[in-house]
Amino acid sequence: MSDTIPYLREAYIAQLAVRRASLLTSKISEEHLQKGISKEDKSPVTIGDFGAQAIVINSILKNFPNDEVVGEEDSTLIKEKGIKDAIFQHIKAIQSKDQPFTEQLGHLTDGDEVCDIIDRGNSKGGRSGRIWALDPIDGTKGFLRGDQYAVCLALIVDGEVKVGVVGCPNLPHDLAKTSGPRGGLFTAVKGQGSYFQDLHKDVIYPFTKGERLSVKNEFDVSQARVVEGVEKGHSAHGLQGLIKQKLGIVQPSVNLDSQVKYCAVSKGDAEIYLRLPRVVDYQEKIWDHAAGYLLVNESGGKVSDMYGNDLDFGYGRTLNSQGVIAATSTTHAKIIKVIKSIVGENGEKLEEFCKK
Ligand SMILES: Nc1ncnc2c1ncn2[C@@H]1O[C@H](COP(=O)(O)OS(=O)(=O)O)[C@@H](OP(=O)(O)O)[C@H]1O
Ligand SMILES: [Mg+2]
Ligand SMILES: [Mg+2]
Ligand SMILES: [Mg+2]
Repeated sequence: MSDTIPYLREAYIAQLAVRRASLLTSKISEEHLQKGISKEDKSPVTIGDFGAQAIVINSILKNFPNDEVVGEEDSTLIKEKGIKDAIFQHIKAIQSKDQPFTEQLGHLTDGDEVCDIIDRGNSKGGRSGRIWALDPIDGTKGFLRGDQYAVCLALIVDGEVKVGVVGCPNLPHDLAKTSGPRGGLFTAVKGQGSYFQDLHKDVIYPFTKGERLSVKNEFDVSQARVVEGVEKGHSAHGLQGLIKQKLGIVQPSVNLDSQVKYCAVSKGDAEIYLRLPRVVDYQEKIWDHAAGYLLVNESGGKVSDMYGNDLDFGYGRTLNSQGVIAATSTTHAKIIKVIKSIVGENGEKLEEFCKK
């Protein structure tokens, strides 16, 4: 019966790879080794981001050698800073800890191989073929603070997201109980639903035996729980505040880094995720959204740009749209209506509001 589930093998390998990469990032975090290096665009990257990208791409290409990968990182800074061997030592430690999966995921043997495999994430993306989108650490700023971050992987086939897997090492199982167990592995396959399992337990096969997720549609928009980002530079908190006010939302938002915001909506811990652009011409990266987009859609929610249009994952390494709204299907249309009432039907007044 499980043989009839589409993309079953892809989902399983993606889960194992994300879990292995999460082991690496957790260990780096537990040992307080996460130091940021500044990229050309001034955003941070760490040995955790590089190590996780190497592990995931190596696992994917061992199993699906003809596929392409759009990965966030490349090896330029590793070579400049002379840190390839340090990264390899971290990977080696995780490979021996995760030894039972070596046959399925393969292993890396030295620092040069680490650099080469990281650079296989250089696909331009696009509308045809099988392309994986990988964010080895989404929410690097959260990772550096010891807060939320996620390892995010999606398979896009002919421009459509088919598989999404998100590993969230620090996410409480219940967002309302921060002292409870932490660590989630979220999996969605197009047409098959989305599922949760404990990141610290063995990967469940097939993924459909995990806990099935669904959004909570019974909440009235004024009672909705909203998640927003943490960094003031990544989304327009002032404009988001105005939208919440117009929707009559009274509860304060929960601020979370990374795609754990999508995870929270997909499992019914929140009803709305607002991400309005802070810079009017910012192009969102596909690896920041592909997996989370499928999770929320497969949980019965809706994800769109700020004007209600579907997101286009076949455009290239970026989306070609502005903002992202993820919400339960009952609240989504109301949010879009309010956004248009503020910034204009086609965003005529957006520039004025996104700076607020
Ligand atoms: N100006 C601007 N606008 C929108 N998004 C941006 C911007 N600059 C960076 N980024 C991307 O934001 C990614 C992190 O998103 P978060 O949801 O974690 O942001 S937040 O800190 O929670 O607000 C972050 O992903 P990571 O680099 O993987 O952490 C970036 O790709
Ligand atoms: Mg980054
Ligand atoms: Mg990211
Ligand atoms: Mg990242």
